[in-house]
Amino acid sequence: MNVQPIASHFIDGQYVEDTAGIPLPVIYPATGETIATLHCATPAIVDRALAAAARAQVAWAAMTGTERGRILRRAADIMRDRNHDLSVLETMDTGKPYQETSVADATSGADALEYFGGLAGSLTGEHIPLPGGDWAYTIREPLGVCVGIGAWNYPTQIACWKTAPALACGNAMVFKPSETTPLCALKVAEILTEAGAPPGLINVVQGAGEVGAQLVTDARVAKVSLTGSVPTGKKVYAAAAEGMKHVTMELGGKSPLIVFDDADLDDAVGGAILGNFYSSGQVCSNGTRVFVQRGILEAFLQRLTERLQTAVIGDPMDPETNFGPMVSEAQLRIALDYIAKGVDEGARLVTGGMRIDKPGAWITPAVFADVTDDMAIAREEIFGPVMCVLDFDTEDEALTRANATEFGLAAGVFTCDLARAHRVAAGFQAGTCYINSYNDAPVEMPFGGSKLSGVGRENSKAAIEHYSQLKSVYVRMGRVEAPF
Ligand SMILES: NC(=O)c1ccc[n+]([C@@H]2O[C@H](COP(=O)([O-])OP(=O)(O)OC[C@H]3O[C@@H](n4cnc5c(N)ncnc54)[C@H](O)[C@@H]3O)[C@@H](O)[C@H]2O)c1
Ligand SMILES: CCCCC=O
Repeated sequence: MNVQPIASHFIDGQYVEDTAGIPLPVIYPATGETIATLHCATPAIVDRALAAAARAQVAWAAMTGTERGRILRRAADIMRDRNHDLSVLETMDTGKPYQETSVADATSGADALEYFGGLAGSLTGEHIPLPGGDWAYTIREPLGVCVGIGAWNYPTQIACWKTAPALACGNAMVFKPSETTPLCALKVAEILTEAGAPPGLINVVQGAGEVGAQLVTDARVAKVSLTGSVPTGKKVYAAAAEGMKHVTMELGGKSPLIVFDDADLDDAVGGAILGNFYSSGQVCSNGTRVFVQRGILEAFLQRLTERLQTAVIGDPMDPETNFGPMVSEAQLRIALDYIAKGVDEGARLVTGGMRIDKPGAWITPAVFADVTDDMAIAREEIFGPVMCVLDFDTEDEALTRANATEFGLAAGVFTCDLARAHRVAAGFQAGTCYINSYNDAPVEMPFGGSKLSGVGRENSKAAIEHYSQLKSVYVRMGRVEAPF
């Protein structure tokens, strides 16, 4: 498959090139080969995209929600029809196995387009009765031009999770994908345009942090939604605050997964595998601190090790493969450094954690046991396939230690005691919690973090609040009584 796009950027309804921008090679993580070369946006390209968005937004906001929603739902249908090609592209961009991308990426993007397309026609303000026959009403208005900035782990999904609610509310979007995975968002823009989105409504510009920073500080931008790491989030939030812009921050985590001794062992092991090794461990909400109650610790480790031996590590395009390479050499290096640090700190490497000797960013899934709360591997986000298993005795102890982190993205609990499950979920300091499951992200459910892991929520009706604002109108029905 030729993945070289027609041009680097998508602006005003068409592909646009500016070879004056810094070259941006796209590396296939499974082989290390360069599969496409794009160019980062120059200031002129950024300006063109923002100008197109500002112009398109006015007419788009004047359409009815039902009309806007119809276009989003048409785009969802096109995405589903092209799922195979979009999944292959996602695999080329990220290295994630086709077995995953064919069910989790374009499909999740299509769900967002369909869901917010369905909501668009019902977005309204409210009527508020007041004393003396007076009343007020609110008008739900779009914010204007929104900027979306993506991480590299879910390039199609992230573009859709931000663009769908933004457009449903009557906003325009300028999206900057991660410089590591620049291909997929271009397809999202192309498909929305084919579905009827007017030129300028959705624009994609390429580049790294400098391009992102230029977008965030532009006076034409009303809202910034970032998916990325906490350090980047702090910079982007601060820059957006200068212009008092709305923000959504979907950031990193070091989420806990608590396994009690009454849990179904295979379900708990399955949850830990999903929460650590899906997408080769490169999922923001991963439950990388697995607290296992002491009574089942050895059984848990044994079953986990057995099941990891059945992982199919190989060509990501092979439908049998269920564990691919990491996204880049740089990300692999970070994971390997943490693994070395874990060994130095005294944790026990139970299995995996070895670089696979072939071209590309390959590593075997790693499990550490005897991990203590103070170790760097238990405190810092690794964003790779490295599971830390910690043991505990009591519920109170597990919850206290689970919450003893500056992050608060997700958390999970495995137990057959329903009362305990809900008690623990209520006690978690995290935005997205799981009971006897892990990492589900249906579009109907709010997704996002607390503490340093973020601000705002994606998906669900909650996202509407983050892409619209209310105007209040007070209506006096009688005479105005003034003091003089
Ligand atoms: N909470 C979520 O929903 C979620 C989802 C996926 C990934 N993540 C997080 O993303 C991180 C991994 O992704 P990454 O390595 O691409 O993150 P990153 O923070 O390095 O980059 C994220 C994006 O921000 C851009 N950027 C960098 N500096 C910027 C600046 N000063 N101004 C504007 N934009 C700037 C980058 O170019 C990139 O597009 C992990 O921490 C992971 O947990 C969070
Ligand atoms: C479970 C959805 C994850 C998105 C973040 O990486």
